[in-house]
Amino acid sequence: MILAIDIGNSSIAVGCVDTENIYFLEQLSTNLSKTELEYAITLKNAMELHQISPEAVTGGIISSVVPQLSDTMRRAVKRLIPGEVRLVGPGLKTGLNIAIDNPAQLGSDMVVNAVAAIRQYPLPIIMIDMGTATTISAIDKQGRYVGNVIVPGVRGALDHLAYCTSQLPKISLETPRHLIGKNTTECMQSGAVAGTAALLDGMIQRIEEELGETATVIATGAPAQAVIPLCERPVLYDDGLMLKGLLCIYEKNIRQNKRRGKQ
Ligand SMILES: Nc1ncnc2c1ncn2[C@@H]1O[C@H](COP(=O)(O)OP(=O)(O)O)[C@@H](O)[C@H]1O
Ligand SMILES: CC(C)(COP(=O)(O)O)[C@@H](O)C(=O)NCCC(=O)O
Ligand SMILES: [K+]
Repeated sequence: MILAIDIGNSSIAVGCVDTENIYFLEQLSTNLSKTELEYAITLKNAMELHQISPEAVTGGIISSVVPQLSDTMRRAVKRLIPGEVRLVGPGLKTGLNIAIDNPAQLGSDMVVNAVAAIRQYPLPIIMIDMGTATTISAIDKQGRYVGNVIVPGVRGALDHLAYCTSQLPKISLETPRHLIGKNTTECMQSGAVAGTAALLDGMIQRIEEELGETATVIATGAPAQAVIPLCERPVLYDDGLMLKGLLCIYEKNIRQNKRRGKQ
Protein backbone atom coordinates (compact mmCIF):
# COMPACT_ATOMS: atom_id res chain seq x y z
CA MET A 1 0.00 0.00 0.00
CA ILE A 2 1.26 3.50 -0.80
CA LEU A 3 0.34 6.99 0.35
CA ALA A 4 -0.61 9.11 -2.68
CA ILE A 5 -0.97 12.89 -2.51
CA ASP A 6 -2.19 15.36 -5.15
CA ILE A 7 -1.55 19.00 -4.26
CA GLY A 8 -3.98 21.23 -6.19
CA ASN A 9 -4.41 25.00 -5.89
CA SER A 10 -7.57 24.72 -3.74
CA SER A 11 -7.29 21.31 -2.14
CA ILE A 12 -4.94 18.43 -1.48
CA ALA A 13 -6.25 14.95 -2.20
CA VAL A 14 -4.76 12.25 0.04
CA GLY A 15 -5.31 8.55 -0.27
CA CYS A 16 -3.93 5.10 0.42
CA VAL A 17 -4.03 2.67 -2.46
CA ASP A 18 -2.64 -0.60 -3.77
CA THR A 19 -3.33 -2.59 -6.93
CA GLU A 20 -6.47 -4.12 -5.39
CA ASN A 21 -8.04 -1.37 -3.31
CA ILE A 22 -8.48 2.30 -2.63
CA TYR A 23 -8.43 2.34 1.20
CA PHE A 24 -9.43 5.97 1.53
CA LEU A 25 -9.48 9.26 -0.37
CA GLU A 26 -9.82 12.51 1.57
CA GLN A 27 -9.41 16.23 0.83
CA LEU A 28 -7.38 18.75 2.85
CA SER A 29 -7.43 22.45 2.05
CA THR A 30 -4.35 23.84 0.34
CA ASN A 31 -2.71 26.17 2.84
CA LEU A 32 0.61 27.75 1.93
CA SER A 33 1.33 28.75 5.51
CA LYS A 34 1.07 25.25 7.02
CA THR A 35 4.38 23.77 8.14
CA GLU A 36 5.92 20.35 7.58
CA LEU A 37 4.87 19.34 11.10
CA GLU A 38 1.29 20.51 10.59
CA TYR A 39 0.97 18.52 7.37
CA ALA A 40 2.60 15.48 9.02
CA ILE A 41 0.07 15.64 11.87
CA THR A 42 -2.86 16.04 9.48
CA LEU A 43 -1.71 13.09 7.36
CA LYS A 44 -1.12 10.97 10.47
CA ASN A 45 -4.65 11.77 11.71
CA ALA A 46 -6.18 10.95 8.32
CA MET A 47 -4.43 7.57 8.27
CA GLU A 48 -5.39 6.86 11.88
CA LEU A 49 -9.03 7.68 11.16
CA HIS A 50 -8.93 4.97 8.49
CA GLN A 51 -7.09 2.49 10.76
CA ILE A 52 -3.95 2.50 8.60
CA SER A 53 -0.66 2.21 10.44
CA PRO A 54 2.35 3.95 8.87
CA GLU A 55 4.27 0.62 8.89
CA ALA A 56 1.71 -0.82 6.46
CA VAL A 57 2.62 1.87 3.93
CA THR A 58 5.59 0.94 1.74
CA GLY A 59 6.13 4.32 0.10
CA GLY A 60 4.69 7.62 -0.98
CA ILE A 61 4.22 9.64 -4.14
CA ILE A 62 3.27 13.29 -4.56
CA SER A 63 1.95 15.27 -7.51
CA SER A 64 1.97 19.02 -6.98
CA VAL A 65 0.91 22.01 -9.06
CA VAL A 66 1.86 24.25 -6.11
CA PRO A 67 5.69 24.18 -6.11
CA GLN A 68 5.90 26.18 -2.85
CA LEU A 69 4.33 23.22 -1.02
CA SER A 70 6.05 20.29 -2.74
CA ASP A 71 9.08 20.02 -0.50
CA THR A 72 7.17 20.74 2.71
CA MET A 73 4.81 17.87 1.87
CA ARG A 74 7.63 15.54 0.86
CA ARG A 75 9.34 16.12 4.21
CA ALA A 76 6.02 15.70 6.06
CA VAL A 77 5.46 12.31 4.39
CA LYS A 78 9.04 11.24 5.11
CA ARG A 79 8.46 11.85 8.82
CA LEU A 80 5.45 9.59 8.74
CA ILE A 81 6.24 6.54 6.65
CA PRO A 82 9.36 4.40 6.40
CA GLY A 83 9.63 3.94 2.58
CA GLU A 84 10.61 6.04 -0.44
CA VAL A 85 8.78 9.28 -1.26
CA ARG A 86 8.69 10.34 -4.92
CA LEU A 87 7.61 13.63 -6.49
CA VAL A 88 6.12 13.55 -10.00
CA GLY A 89 8.43 15.71 -12.09
CA PRO A 90 11.85 15.67 -13.72
CA GLY A 91 13.69 12.44 -12.95
CA LEU A 92 10.57 10.35 -12.45
CA LYS A 93 9.52 8.09 -15.31
CA THR A 94 5.84 8.37 -16.22
CA GLY A 95 5.81 6.60 -19.59
CA LEU A 96 3.63 9.41 -20.99
CA ASN A 97 4.57 10.69 -24.44
CA ILE A 98 4.00 14.44 -24.10
CA ALA A 99 3.82 16.16 -27.49
CA ILE A 100 3.68 19.84 -26.43
CA ASP A 101 6.17 22.74 -26.77
CA ASN A 102 7.78 22.15 -23.36
CA PRO A 103 6.70 18.88 -21.71
CA ALA A 104 8.16 20.03 -18.36
CA GLN A 105 5.57 22.83 -18.29
CA LEU A 106 2.60 20.47 -18.24
CA GLY A 107 0.89 20.40 -14.82
CA SER A 108 1.74 17.13 -13.07
CA ASP A 109 -1.97 16.62 -12.25
CA MET A 110 -2.66 16.32 -15.97
CA VAL A 111 0.31 13.94 -16.40
CA VAL A 112 -0.91 11.66 -13.59
CA ASN A 113 -4.54 11.60 -14.76
CA ALA A 114 -3.46 10.95 -18.35
CA VAL A 115 -1.31 7.97 -17.31
CA ALA A 116 -4.34 6.41 -15.56
CA ALA A 117 -6.79 7.27 -18.35
CA ILE A 118 -4.63 5.69 -21.08
CA ARG A 119 -4.39 2.41 -19.15
CA GLN A 120 -8.13 2.22 -18.59
CA TYR A 121 -10.04 3.75 -21.50
CA PRO A 122 -10.11 3.42 -25.29
CA LEU A 123 -8.07 5.98 -27.24
CA PRO A 124 -8.32 8.74 -28.29
CA ILE A 125 -9.31 10.38 -25.01
CA ILE A 126 -10.59 13.78 -24.01
CA MET A 127 -10.01 14.20 -20.28
CA ILE A 128 -11.68 16.94 -18.26
CA ASP A 129 -10.34 17.89 -14.80
CA MET A 130 -12.47 20.36 -12.87
CA GLY A 131 -10.57 22.07 -10.09
CA THR A 132 -9.40 25.65 -9.54
CA ALA A 133 -9.03 25.58 -13.30
CA THR A 134 -11.03 23.41 -15.66
CA THR A 135 -8.59 21.65 -17.96
CA ILE A 136 -9.52 19.67 -21.05
CA SER A 137 -6.70 17.41 -22.22
CA ALA A 138 -6.42 15.68 -25.58
CA ILE A 139 -4.75 12.28 -25.99
CA ASP A 140 -4.56 11.03 -29.57
CA LYS A 141 -5.15 7.52 -30.89
CA GLN A 142 -1.46 6.66 -30.49
CA GLY A 143 -1.70 7.55 -26.80
CA ARG A 144 0.29 10.76 -27.18
CA TYR A 145 -0.67 13.66 -24.92
CA VAL A 146 -1.12 16.34 -27.58
CA GLY A 147 -2.22 19.36 -25.53
CA ASN A 148 -4.95 20.88 -23.44
CA VAL A 149 -7.28 23.78 -22.84
CA ILE A 150 -7.29 25.78 -19.58
CA VAL A 151 -10.51 27.55 -18.56
CA PRO A 152 -11.23 29.40 -15.27
CA GLY A 153 -12.76 26.90 -12.82
CA VAL A 154 -16.50 27.07 -12.14
CA ARG A 155 -16.18 27.75 -8.40
CA GLY A 156 -13.66 30.56 -8.79
CA ALA A 157 -15.57 32.18 -11.67
CA LEU A 158 -18.74 32.22 -9.57
CA ASP A 159 -16.97 33.60 -6.51
CA HIS A 160 -15.38 36.30 -8.64
CA LEU A 161 -18.80 37.27 -9.99
CA ALA A 162 -20.21 37.61 -6.46
CA TYR A 163 -17.13 39.61 -5.41
CA CYS A 164 -17.40 42.04 -8.34
CA THR A 165 -21.13 42.74 -8.10
CA SER A 166 -23.35 44.37 -5.47
CA GLN A 167 -26.41 42.20 -5.92
CA LEU A 168 -25.14 38.74 -6.84
CA PRO A 169 -24.74 36.37 -3.87
CA LYS A 170 -22.22 33.57 -3.25
CA ILE A 171 -24.07 30.39 -4.19
CA SER A 172 -23.48 26.65 -4.00
CA LEU A 173 -22.71 24.62 -7.11
CA GLU A 174 -25.82 22.58 -7.78
CA THR A 175 -27.45 21.24 -10.89
CA PRO A 176 -30.14 23.86 -11.80
CA ARG A 177 -33.77 22.73 -12.13
CA HIS A 178 -34.37 24.95 -15.19
CA LEU A 179 -32.13 26.36 -17.85
CA ILE A 180 -34.14 29.58 -17.83
CA GLY A 181 -33.78 30.77 -14.23
CA LYS A 182 -36.63 32.43 -12.33
CA ASN A 183 -34.58 34.00 -9.51
CA THR A 184 -31.02 35.25 -9.04
CA THR A 185 -29.70 31.99 -7.57
CA GLU A 186 -31.29 29.83 -10.29
CA CYS A 187 -30.02 32.21 -12.99
CA MET A 188 -26.46 32.01 -11.62
CA GLN A 189 -26.62 28.23 -11.20
CA SER A 190 -27.81 27.86 -14.75
CA GLY A 191 -25.01 30.09 -16.04
CA ALA A 192 -22.33 28.31 -14.02
CA VAL A 193 -23.42 24.68 -14.24
CA ALA A 194 -25.45 24.44 -17.49
CA GLY A 195 -23.15 27.07 -19.06
CA THR A 196 -20.08 24.95 -18.25
CA ALA A 197 -21.84 21.83 -19.61
CA ALA A 198 -22.48 23.70 -22.87
CA LEU A 199 -18.86 24.86 -22.96
CA LEU A 200 -17.68 21.28 -22.47
CA ASP A 201 -20.03 19.94 -25.19
CA GLY A 202 -18.84 22.63 -27.59
CA MET A 203 -15.15 22.12 -26.82
CA ILE A 204 -15.42 18.32 -27.01
CA GLN A 205 -16.93 18.62 -30.49
CA ARG A 206 -14.27 21.08 -31.65
CA ILE A 207 -11.38 19.07 -30.13
CA GLU A 208 -12.68 15.91 -31.84
CA GLU A 209 -12.71 17.83 -35.13
CA GLU A 210 -9.07 18.82 -34.56
CA LEU A 211 -8.13 15.23 -33.57
CA GLY A 212 -10.07 13.92 -36.57
CA GLU A 213 -11.73 11.20 -34.48
CA THR A 214 -14.43 10.52 -31.91
CA ALA A 215 -12.95 10.26 -28.41
CA THR A 216 -13.74 8.63 -25.06
CA VAL A 217 -14.62 11.53 -22.75
CA ILE A 218 -13.71 11.24 -19.06
CA ALA A 219 -14.19 13.79 -16.29
CA THR A 220 -12.72 14.06 -12.81
CA GLY A 221 -12.85 16.63 -9.99
CA ALA A 222 -15.77 17.35 -7.63
CA PRO A 223 -17.54 20.12 -9.62
CA ALA A 224 -17.89 17.68 -12.54
CA GLN A 225 -20.55 15.77 -10.60
CA ALA A 226 -22.91 18.76 -10.90
CA VAL A 227 -21.91 19.65 -14.46
CA ILE A 228 -21.67 16.48 -16.51
CA PRO A 229 -25.27 15.31 -16.02
CA LEU A 230 -26.15 18.36 -18.14
CA CYS A 231 -23.75 17.55 -20.98
CA GLU A 232 -25.41 16.28 -24.15
CA ARG A 233 -22.35 14.23 -24.90
CA PRO A 234 -21.88 11.09 -22.72
CA VAL A 235 -19.08 11.78 -20.24
CA LEU A 236 -17.70 9.12 -17.86
CA TYR A 237 -17.00 10.31 -14.32
CA ASP A 238 -13.91 8.80 -12.70
CA ASP A 239 -12.77 10.26 -9.39
CA GLY A 240 -10.14 7.53 -8.96
CA LEU A 241 -7.94 8.64 -11.89
CA MET A 242 -5.45 10.50 -9.72
CA LEU A 243 -4.88 7.65 -7.23
CA LYS A 244 -4.61 5.07 -10.02
CA GLY A 245 -2.18 7.27 -11.97
CA LEU A 246 0.00 7.94 -8.93
CA LEU A 247 0.13 4.23 -8.04
CA CYS A 248 1.06 3.34 -11.63
CA ILE A 249 3.88 5.92 -11.76
CA TYR A 250 5.17 4.88 -8.32
CA GLU A 251 5.33 1.21 -9.32
CA LYS A 252 6.98 1.99 -12.64
CA ASN A 253 9.81 3.78 -10.85
CA ILE A 254 10.23 1.32 -7.99
CA ARG A 255 10.37 -1.61 -10.43
CA GLN A 256 12.92 0.21 -12.58
CA ASN A 257 15.15 1.01 -9.61
CA LYS A 258 14.88 -2.59 -8.34
CA ARG A 259 16.02 -3.87 -11.74
CA ARG A 260 18.97 -1.49 -11.58
CA GLY A 261 19.73 -2.87 -8.12
CA LYS A 262 19.23 0.48 -6.40
CA GLN A 263 17.11 -0.91 -3.57
N1 LIG B 1 -18.37 18.43 -3.90
C1 LIG B 1 -18.14 19.62 -4.45
N2 LIG B 1 -19.11 20.23 -5.18
C2 LIG B 1 -18.87 21.40 -5.73
N3 LIG B 1 -17.72 22.06 -5.65
C3 LIG B 1 -16.73 21.53 -4.97
C4 LIG B 1 -16.87 20.28 -4.33
N4 LIG B 1 -15.70 19.98 -3.74
C5 LIG B 1 -14.87 21.01 -3.98
N5 LIG B 1 -15.48 21.95 -4.72
C6 LIG B 1 -14.92 23.24 -5.15
O1 LIG B 1 -14.30 23.11 -6.41
C7 LIG B 1 -13.16 23.94 -6.46
C8 LIG B 1 -12.01 23.24 -7.08
O2 LIG B 1 -11.88 21.91 -6.62
P1 LIG B 1 -10.52 21.29 -6.05
O3 LIG B 1 -10.55 19.85 -6.33
O4 LIG B 1 -10.37 21.71 -4.64
O5 LIG B 1 -9.45 22.04 -6.96
P2 LIG B 1 -7.88 21.86 -7.12
O6 LIG B 1 -7.64 20.56 -7.80
O7 LIG B 1 -7.50 23.02 -7.96
O8 LIG B 1 -7.28 21.92 -5.75
C9 LIG B 1 -12.82 24.37 -5.05
O9 LIG B 1 -12.95 25.77 -4.99
C10 LIG B 1 -13.84 23.68 -4.18
O10 LIG B 1 -14.41 24.58 -3.25
C1 LIG C 1 -3.74 24.23 -14.96
C2 LIG C 1 -3.53 24.05 -13.47
C3 LIG C 1 -3.51 25.42 -12.80
C4 LIG C 1 -4.70 23.22 -12.89
O1 LIG C 1 -4.52 23.12 -11.49
P1 LIG C 1 -5.71 22.78 -10.45
O2 LIG C 1 -6.96 23.37 -10.98
O3 LIG C 1 -5.79 21.26 -10.39
O4 LIG C 1 -5.28 23.34 -9.14
C5 LIG C 1 -2.21 23.25 -13.16
O5 LIG C 1 -2.23 22.03 -13.83
C6 LIG C 1 -0.96 24.02 -13.54
O6 LIG C 1 -0.54 24.92 -12.84
N1 LIG C 1 -0.33 23.65 -14.68
C7 LIG C 1 0.91 24.24 -15.14
C8 LIG C 1 0.74 24.93 -16.45
C9 LIG C 1 0.34 24.03 -17.59
O7 LIG C 1 -0.10 22.89 -17.38
O8 LIG C 1 0.47 24.47 -18.75
K1 LIG D 1 -7.68 18.24 -6.85
